[in-house]
Amino acid sequence: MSEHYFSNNPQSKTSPRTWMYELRGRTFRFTSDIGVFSKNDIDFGSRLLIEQFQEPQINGDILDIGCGYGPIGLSLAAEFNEREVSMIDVNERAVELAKKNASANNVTNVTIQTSDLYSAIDDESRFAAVVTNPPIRAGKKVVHQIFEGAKELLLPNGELWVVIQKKQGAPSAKDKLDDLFGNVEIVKKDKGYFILKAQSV
Ligand SMILES: C[S@@+](CC[C@H](N)C(=O)[O-])C[C@H]1O[C@@H](n2cnc3c(N)ncnc32)[C@H](O)[C@@H]1O
Repeated sequence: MSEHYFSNNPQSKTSPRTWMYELRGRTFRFTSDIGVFSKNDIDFGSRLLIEQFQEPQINGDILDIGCGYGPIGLSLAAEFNEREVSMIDVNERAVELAKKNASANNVTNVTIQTSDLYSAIDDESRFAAVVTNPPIRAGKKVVHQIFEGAKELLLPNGELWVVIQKKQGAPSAKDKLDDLFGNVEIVKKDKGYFILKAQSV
């Protein structure tokens, strides 16, 4: 049976690959593997989101939902090291890799957990920013649940940052965010990828 990268517990054999990559002026060492999104290199969309992200104006923590092996959450945690960064993913192998990548890069201001949507996040937790390269292959319903849950978890004036390709539904994602938040900004378009930002009021 073919396996999707969002499987909860990928049983496929392992073939880890490690590479170095510069993000926001720091060099990271990342390991990814079979059964995890982007097993050979950093995804172009994730890189664009990392490069475009601006530090929130308000105090508070950051949440990376669908963290995979960790490039978004870990690179933001390394730069904004006075904030805590929560990183969650339904894929256990991805979560284990993200933990190893945190150690390999000496990033300690992170909490990395297995989580279906936001199930591992305390009801009382609130964030200054939620960032995501959402799991398009998991379906529109899951992507919309990620947007809806983010709105509930953001502090007033907190921001949801999303990267999504035009051909994978950026215009409809933009409409959904506008409906939910009453605002949405296209921060950047590059090679068919959109960086969208919506602010909680
Ligand atoms: C497009 S990938 C991005 C991965 C990583 N952030 C990156 O930049 O390489 C989306 C991620 O969402 C995760 N995912 C899928 N369904 C999920 C769910 N229900 N709850 C949490 N994460 C989920 C997948 O396992 C995958 O790692």
